[in-house]
Amino acid sequence: MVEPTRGILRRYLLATAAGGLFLFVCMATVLPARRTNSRQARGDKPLIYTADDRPSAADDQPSAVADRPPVADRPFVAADWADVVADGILINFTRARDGNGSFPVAVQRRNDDDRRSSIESKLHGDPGSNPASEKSSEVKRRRVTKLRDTYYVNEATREYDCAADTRRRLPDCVIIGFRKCGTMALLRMLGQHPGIAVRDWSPVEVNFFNRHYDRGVGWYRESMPCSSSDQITIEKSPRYVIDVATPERMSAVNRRMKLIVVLREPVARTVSDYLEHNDRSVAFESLTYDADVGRVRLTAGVNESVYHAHVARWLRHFPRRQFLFVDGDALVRQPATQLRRVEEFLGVTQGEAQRRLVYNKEKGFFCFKVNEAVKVKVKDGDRSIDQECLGGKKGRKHPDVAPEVTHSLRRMFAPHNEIMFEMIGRRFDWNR
Ligand SMILES: Nc1ncnc2c1ncn2[C@@H]1O[C@H](COP(=O)(O)OS(=O)(=O)O)[C@@H](OP(=O)(O)O)[C@H]1O
Repeated sequence: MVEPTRGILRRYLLATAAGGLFLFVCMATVLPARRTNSRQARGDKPLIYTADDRPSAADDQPSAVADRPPVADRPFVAADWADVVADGILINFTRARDGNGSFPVAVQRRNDDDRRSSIESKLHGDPGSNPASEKSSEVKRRRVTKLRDTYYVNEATREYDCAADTRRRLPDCVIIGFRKCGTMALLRMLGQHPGIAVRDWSPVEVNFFNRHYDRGVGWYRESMPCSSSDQITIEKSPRYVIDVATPERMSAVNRRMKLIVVLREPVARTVSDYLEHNDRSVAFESLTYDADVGRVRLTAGVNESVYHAHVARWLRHFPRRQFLFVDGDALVRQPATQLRRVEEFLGVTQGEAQRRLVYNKEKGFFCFKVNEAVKVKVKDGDRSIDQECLGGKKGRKHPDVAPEVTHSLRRMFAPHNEIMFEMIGRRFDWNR
């Protein structure tokens, strides 16, 4: 009884070991081949580099245009959304981007109530609402999904070749901060200048040095817009200014980088930050002010508005002449004056960035004239839209803040502002 059982067991073990070995050999040969083939089939490098999959020096070079399908064979990627106010109605229109730039492709009415369903339909796909076919809606769905995921960025850019004589280059200038001070408005305005290529499609902020540094400089370059050799490339990631590791990293990539810092009256920045980053279940006053002891609470939002503390770190890595400090409050009222200063700093022709600016009474801010007016349906028929404003999160109405809290915050910021003015050799009108 024992001998036959042993024999069966031995044969069973031998068969299992042989099967395992066979499977191992198959996996070891077939899987890598499949991975290589799928990449080769796409004719492309990986879309997103992980830490183990960094581009080699050769990969870091601009990609060859010849082995990619022509632009016309590839789908549009909805690259941005913008809001326009017309007859008091917020209208949302989508822009597409191709190798030659971006242009409006679809228009829809939108208000805050149907925003959620609009986003949902983009996420889950709703070909019926988009005349530009299922293919386009699939692309849009993918892109919107990526918006929810911080590992987004480059699918949109990598699907397009740069036009002839242009390629993606590392930025010459970065708008490093501060959040809620007008960084988006400035980027969009500079994008109107023919001598400047801006990274302005959603999600606008690349956050390379603070969040995606391990993806390598090749990835960063691929995140940039196509530019010609006589254009300056600019990106804006306003979290950079408060990130401790970024100045040294950026200086290692380009120690001649020009740095733009937009500043705004610090209490207004703190309120704007509160509107953006809080669910408002706690009032601004309780969050920032301890009424029992009569003291300002040093929340993250308050600390971010103590500008000099952050700028000082940068001055250890870059010379003062490489910085330009832009008055964000003046950018709202008289953008042309601020834009001329920026153009001079960048060494591009002056007066171009303001060309399409037009004041929009309904929005209460400057907006951009579009090349071709877009027809949209509103309550009383068709309406032609010829302006593009920044989205609804830019230029929000601020709540009335209790005067004693505003006063305490101003008093707390005042000496810090003085340090800042001395540091940058320029004063701002913040003591109104
Ligand atoms: N033309 C124009 N249109 C709309 N908004 C404008 C414009 N120019 C400057 N601003 C001001 O920009 C503020 C938002 O700043 P940011 O773009 O830096 O915000 S963010 O950090 O990128 O979220 C935003 O702040 P809030 O007013 O608090 O919403 C605006 O005051």
